[in-house]
Amino acid sequence: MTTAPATARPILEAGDIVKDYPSVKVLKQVNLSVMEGDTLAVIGPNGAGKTTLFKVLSGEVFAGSGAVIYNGRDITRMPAWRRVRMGFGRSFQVASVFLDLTAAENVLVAVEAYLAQKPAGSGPGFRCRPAADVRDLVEEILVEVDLAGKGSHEARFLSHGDKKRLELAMSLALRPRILLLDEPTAGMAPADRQASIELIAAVKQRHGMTVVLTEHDMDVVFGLASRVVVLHHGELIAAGTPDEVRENPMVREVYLGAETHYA
Ligand SMILES: Nc1ncnc2c1ncn2[C@@H]1O[C@H](COP(=O)(O)OP(=O)(O)OP(=O)(O)O)[C@@H](O)[C@H]1O
Repeated sequence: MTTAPATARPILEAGDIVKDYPSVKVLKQVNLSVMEGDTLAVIGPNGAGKTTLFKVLSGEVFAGSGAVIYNGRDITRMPAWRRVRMGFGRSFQVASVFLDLTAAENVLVAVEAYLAQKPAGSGPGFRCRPAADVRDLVEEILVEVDLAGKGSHEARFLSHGDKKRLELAMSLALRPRILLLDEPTAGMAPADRQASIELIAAVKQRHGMTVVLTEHDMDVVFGLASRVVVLHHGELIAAGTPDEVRENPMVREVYLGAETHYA
């Protein structure tokens, strides 16, 4: 687990976020601050509003009221695609990849999207590279997410875990400053989960990113997160270090279960 340095500042803030759907009040005045370099886990029972909060943060839906501030800039009404250009990466509960393309072609799409938006020689991450080198870059990214040798596999034939790795690869190709991962280990076998935790921790460390994730698996949460916030019925009921949240009586009562024990 890596913690934000003492000098860190908030990279992403949500202030008094309210989001209603016609029949349900999903988020009720949620306040959140993500420090640069942190790994923040958003946890809570099914239907607590975690995915909706993610959508508000990433710009897939807009809050009814409240503000989203990224790097000091108000992005509350900024669409998702512009947030991606500003440094947001996103993965979904169900891996979002192009099933008819190979793994390498999927990453290539993301690399080309990244290169297309950068003026020559500018921006963090990749330096401007000749087109011939793009293929090497795609391979580098596939190796980074443990998909070496699977570049020619059509995405539809990849295992669930490999599809999630591919989705992560596509996010990494966009060189995000902040990565939003919605249940990154959902549906994975235990061994795959552990590998996934290690992979996320490694890429975060290598690229110095900030990570925000939702997760039901507490081993993943406590293995990765430096900070945890707890949503319950759309309200933020606790925030702190994993240890603080683990010991919080209200959290134990309403979410983790009073009888829950952790190693
Ligand atoms: N597009 C929508 N239209 C109407 N209601 C919605 C919509 N999206 C989510 N909801 C409702 O909002 C509430 C919160 O859903 P959300 O998916 O954000 O919760 P969650 O904490 O991510 O749940 P889970 O852990 O099961 O993924 C639920 O009652 C859900 O049915």
